[in-house]
Amino acid sequence: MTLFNDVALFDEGKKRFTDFHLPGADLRLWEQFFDKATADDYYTTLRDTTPWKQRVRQMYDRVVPDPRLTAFYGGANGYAWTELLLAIKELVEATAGVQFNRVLLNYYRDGNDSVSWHSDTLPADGIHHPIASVTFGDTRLFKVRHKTDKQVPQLSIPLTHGSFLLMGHTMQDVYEHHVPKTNKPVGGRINLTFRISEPAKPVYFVDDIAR
Ligand SMILES: O=C(O)CCC(=O)C(=O)O
Ligand SMILES: [Fe+2]
Repeated sequence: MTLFNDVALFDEGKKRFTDFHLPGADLRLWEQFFDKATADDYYTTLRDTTPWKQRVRQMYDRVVPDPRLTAFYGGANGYAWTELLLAIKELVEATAGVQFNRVLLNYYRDGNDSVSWHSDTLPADGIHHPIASVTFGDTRLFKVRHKTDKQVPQLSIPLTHGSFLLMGHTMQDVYEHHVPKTNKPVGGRINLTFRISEPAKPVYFVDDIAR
């Protein structure tokens, strides 16, 4: 398969580690956390077997579809965990040193799909926890900006096929992130964010009406 050759830009098979040393938050990246053959396989399986939906949000008097497809697993109202998602979860947990109980999947079908500036919602237990972000597919930029201190430079992190980005527990309080649209001819990209919440409580999405 000739998919996602960005990983060939650096040594095939070597995990590359970056600590971004952000003021006030922990942000660490492992590239090639999954080797290319495994990442190719996981991308195809997730793309073809996930019950993707395009959810919609109420914005004032308009109903706006999300510019990407999503699926949510675990907890009180997510889909039941699959073997593959549990296997990925175990691997990121071993590195993160914490246990996750939900995962949100995003499928960016092409460069027109995106997610706008936001920080991830406060979990139902009211406490922020680390979030593990895993990417399969074409590289897209993950932008990060400080919420209040404009002196902190904005980051633009290319999240490559098979990469694992770990956001520490203060990240959502202090920073926002976004995946912009691109005019470059990119293919699909799947991102998984493993999260922690109080399992008995459902997570309410503003877009739940699409489910
Ligand atoms: O696709 C990504 O890398 C980020 C997704 C994201 O920010 C989210 O689902 O909250
Ligand atoms: Fe997010």
